[in-house]
Amino acid sequence: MSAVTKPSKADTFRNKKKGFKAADKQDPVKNFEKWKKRYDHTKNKLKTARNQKKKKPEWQVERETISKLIQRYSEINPNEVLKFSDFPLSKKTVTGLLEGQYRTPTEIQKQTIGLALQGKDILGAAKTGSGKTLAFLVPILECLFRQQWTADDGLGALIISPTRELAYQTYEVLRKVGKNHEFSAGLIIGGKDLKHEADRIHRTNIIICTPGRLLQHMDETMTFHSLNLQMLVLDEADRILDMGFADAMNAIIENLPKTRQTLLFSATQTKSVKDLARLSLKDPSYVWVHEKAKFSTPATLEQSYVVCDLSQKVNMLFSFVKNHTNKKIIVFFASCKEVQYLFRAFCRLRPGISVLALHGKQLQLKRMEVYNDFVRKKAAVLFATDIAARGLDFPAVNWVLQFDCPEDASTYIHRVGRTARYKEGGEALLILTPSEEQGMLKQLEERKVPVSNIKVNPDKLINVQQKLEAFLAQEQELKERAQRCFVSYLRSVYLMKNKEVFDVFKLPLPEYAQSLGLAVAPRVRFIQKAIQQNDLSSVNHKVTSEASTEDTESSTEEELENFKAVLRQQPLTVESKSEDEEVKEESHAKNEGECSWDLKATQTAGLNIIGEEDEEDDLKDLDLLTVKRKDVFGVETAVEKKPEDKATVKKKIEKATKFKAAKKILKRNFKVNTKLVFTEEGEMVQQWPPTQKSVVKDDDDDDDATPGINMEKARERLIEEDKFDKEEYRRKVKEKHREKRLKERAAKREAKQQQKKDEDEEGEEDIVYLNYDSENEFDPDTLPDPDELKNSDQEHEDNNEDTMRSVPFKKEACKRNYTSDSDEEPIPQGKKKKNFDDTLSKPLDTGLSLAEDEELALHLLSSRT
Ligand SMILES: Nc1ncnc2c1ncn2[C@@H]1O[C@H](COP(=O)(O)OP(=O)(O)OP(=O)(O)O)[C@@H](O)[C@H]1O
Repeated sequence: MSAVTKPSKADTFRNKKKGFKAADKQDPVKNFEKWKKRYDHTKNKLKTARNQKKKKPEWQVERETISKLIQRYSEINPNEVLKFSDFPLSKKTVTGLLEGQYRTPTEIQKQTIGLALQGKDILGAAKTGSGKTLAFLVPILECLFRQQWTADDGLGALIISPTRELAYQTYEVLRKVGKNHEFSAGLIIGGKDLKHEADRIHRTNIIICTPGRLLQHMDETMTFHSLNLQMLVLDEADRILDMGFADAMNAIIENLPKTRQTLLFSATQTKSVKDLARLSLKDPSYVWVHEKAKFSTPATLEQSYVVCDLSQKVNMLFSFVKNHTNKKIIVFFASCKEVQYLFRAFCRLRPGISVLALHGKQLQLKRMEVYNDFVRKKAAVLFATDIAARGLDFPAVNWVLQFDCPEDASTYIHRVGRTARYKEGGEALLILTPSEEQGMLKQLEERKVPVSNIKVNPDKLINVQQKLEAFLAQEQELKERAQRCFVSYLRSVYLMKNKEVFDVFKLPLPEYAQSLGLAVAPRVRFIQKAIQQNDLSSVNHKVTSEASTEDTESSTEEELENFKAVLRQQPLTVESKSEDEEVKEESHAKNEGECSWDLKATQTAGLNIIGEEDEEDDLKDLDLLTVKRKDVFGVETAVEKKPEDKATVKKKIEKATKFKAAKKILKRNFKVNTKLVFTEEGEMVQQWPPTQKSVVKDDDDDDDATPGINMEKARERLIEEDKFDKEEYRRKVKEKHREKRLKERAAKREAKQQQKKDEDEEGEEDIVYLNYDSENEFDPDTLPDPDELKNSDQEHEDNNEDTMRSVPFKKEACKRNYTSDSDEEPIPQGKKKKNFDDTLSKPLDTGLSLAEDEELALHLLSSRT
């Protein structure tokens, strides 16, 4: 038997307590009541704290938040950042990013956002499609947020893009991620109404622009200033800083304050110290994300090249397109005129897929239409110049085909970068002519671009030459386009710097012309002249020594001298001058170079081969041509370097040739045939030899007095004739210019009207408040007073416990405030909610979660039963 011990008092108490506890646990009502008490207590405490906090003015709360964020800047460690919210970013930015489906930052974003928040100047480089846009947009939003920027502060950040399309795309991304901020943003690109922009630009906080248009505003818009500028961003910096934009950029930079933060981004970053000095960067941080990567193009991109004769390129393109009718393809060409002709030709050839064209000679509206069209389409082929090479983020492009060899490896990298973007796959094919192969492959290898060679079965190529010939025979306009395309391509090759790759003299011109459907290769003046000048420079020395002898016998030499004399009166130079800033913006000037036809030949043949604009350019060419890339063939001779020598040679040759010609005529008693025609009025007119048109008096008496030719007089007369001809010629050119201008103006007027109409329809604006609903039209007169805006925001927030929840509400409120055509007074959200509460019988608010509500309901039901 075991002895039973009596429990002590302490044990009894302990057991009782345990029993109670167990009983408590079993009694859900008591348990709940206890919990509810504790919950209410905490809730009240929080509410009081929040109310106390809310009593502070909004600016103070914001300032406190900002200072907290700034304190965290120094602790940013890019390697620890996994989500955007790991950065010390404002709630507005984080929400915008999340709403735009941007959760995790890419490598370039991780590496640069922190540095930019710390106020550093940055040179950022990363492969194409790696997310550089957000890497500068996020710091811009934060920079202005940090400084509580308002409309009155004017321009705070400036983003410069090389093309209008890229500027537009960046603007769209900014609108998406910055929609919770109150800043205004503007798209300032050419092709739109300057006045319309000028009226709004001074109230714009973030401007996204192309260099030419910005400079125009700097020059012409009185109200525009950039004194407060905090941040300057050059997107595709290497392109913006290169030759094509040099002048515009220098002028812009001169106008900007030096105490700004500068960010430069590109997939192929500039390292030129000179460029960076121009920007006065302060101890910039170099962020080269993929510097050590094996290749400089995306890993998901498959790249290949094919060697193809120039005469087979069109067939190759057609065959390729025909075989990829369910894909999205971008084809890059060297010049606008190639795009224009081949686009039309392909439309007529009907390859079984939508064909679109994008180039710098299109009107702005058309460009945007094509851009948006291609974005939307699932399968299409876009023929484009290099205006589409940089930065454009067309979704799901399967193929990039480079019909013409790119200028250099950088251009190649940007072109192929239009596919295989942000983790997607893509393919790229480069077509090289045999003369381009070696030089280009060498460059690509140096830049770590992996391309593999593929061979094409020539039997599989679809020959479209005959069809093209038939089209050209039917349609004069298309034929003219083909001719322009021919010349324009040759010019683009001719103007390329790298002669190892681009040698216009190696090209099989007749075959190339035929491949475009042209029966005869058009004469290309600049090539002829270059050849002649090359020859000239080699014989120049000889000529100088022999020209003084009057009795030069050789007739070929005579011709040569004669030509040289003529040539020196019209110095041969070539200009790749773009029509205006717009074209400069859009593409490399060399690519946009105009045709230089043998105008004399076409005019005498009575053909109007060249279109108005080209004709004008060519007329310009005839008169004064300036070199863009000087001494392309090393043909600038010593003659040009020594003006005295040149003058002496010129005189001597003129003397020699004219004297000789005159002597011959006198000796042989040579009589020139005359051609007489009759006008409708029956008047007889001598057509040949041309009669003297100038007003110089032909003093026959004197001539009679002195036997032979009075050379001095004849020379004078010729000079006067020449002047007259030039005058006449200029008049004609001017007339043509005037006609063209009138046409352009009419077209612009029409475009403006159309634009206005479109804008009215779409309610789309270039300058908008980021948090403003884009569907409502922006009326500048309804711009809110920033203070009012703040007050209303505060009011809204007072009625909202959760700041995150206040975002869509704020948007709504803004919408109401900004809508000018609304007759109703804007109703503050809080009041509206109250009324709503009063009028509706709503379920009892226990302040509990759904599960707890259910538990409570069950308990009540069970107690009732
Ligand atoms: N953090 C992110 N999360 C998801 N998608 C992203 C992110 N960042 C960028 N993207 C997407 O990646 C694509 C490429 O981005 P972006 O145009 O900024 O590239 P990029 O580096 O500027 O290219 P390029 O050198 O060609 O200009 C875009 O479609 C963009 O929406």
